[in-house]
Amino acid sequence: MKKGLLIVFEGLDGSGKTTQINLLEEWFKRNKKLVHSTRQPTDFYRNDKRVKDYLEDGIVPNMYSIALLAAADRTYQNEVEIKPTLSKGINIISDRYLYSSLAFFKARGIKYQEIRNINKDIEEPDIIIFLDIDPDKALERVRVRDGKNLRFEEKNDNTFIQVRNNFLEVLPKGKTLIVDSTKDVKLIHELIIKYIEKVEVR
Ligand SMILES: Nc1ncnc2c1ncn2[C@@H]1O[C@H](COP(=O)(O)OP(=O)(O)OP(=O)(O)O)[C@@H](O)[C@H]1O
Ligand SMILES: Cc1cn([C@H]2C[C@H](O)[C@@H](COP(=O)(O)O)O2)c(=O)[nH]c1=O
Repeated sequence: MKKGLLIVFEGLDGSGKTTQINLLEEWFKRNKKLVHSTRQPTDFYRNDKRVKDYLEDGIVPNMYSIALLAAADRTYQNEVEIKPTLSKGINIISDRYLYSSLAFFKARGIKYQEIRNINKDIEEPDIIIFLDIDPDKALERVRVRDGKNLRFEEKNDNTFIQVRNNFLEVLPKGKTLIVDSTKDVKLIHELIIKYIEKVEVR
């Protein structure tokens, strides 16, 4: 049986991933193609007190241990959800993947190769969509959406500048579509569909 495609959305907080994933999921369903949406990190990582202490308040005794938790979360999710789903011929859309870890943890002081090493057992994505946005604009959207309820790093403009630069450095050029995410929502969706259709018929 033909494996499903692993399509990964990456971008800064507020770049429009959820908006585009919802449209893409509807497109798959309208076209009678099997699709499963998921996200990283999973709730295992998000609800861990050590992770919350950092994401919410910036408290972190050892950053490498947080990177390990993110890698454990991704590796486990790969074994129980991602790999078996792809093997059944079901396409997966993932809200964030390895590249978020690479971009965020590099900005938090962990070496690129270390993050790669601890994530070595995961499935390679077929398609990566990077929703590119100026960090100031992304933060503006997050502020409008979440009000005062911001994460620690969302309060620090410099982090997002570094994270965006890291994304542009680590994303594999051959399989990444970089889209200007300040464009109209529908237009971005059309660009994504065109790209996916090109890969599918290859
Ligand atoms: N192309 C666009 N133009 C203008 N506003 C947009 C666009 N896409 C999304 N938005 C708006 O920006 C905000 C953030 O979008 P969304 O929640 O989809 O981003 P996200 O990348 O999933 O964010 P996060 O990573 O923080 O969950 C929302 O209020 C959404 O309506
Ligand atoms: C995959 C991944 C993500 N993060 C960061 C990136 C974001 O700030 C949050 C996730 O929030 P969202 O709801 O998806 O916007 O976590 C991270 O620190 N490590 C990772 O591996």
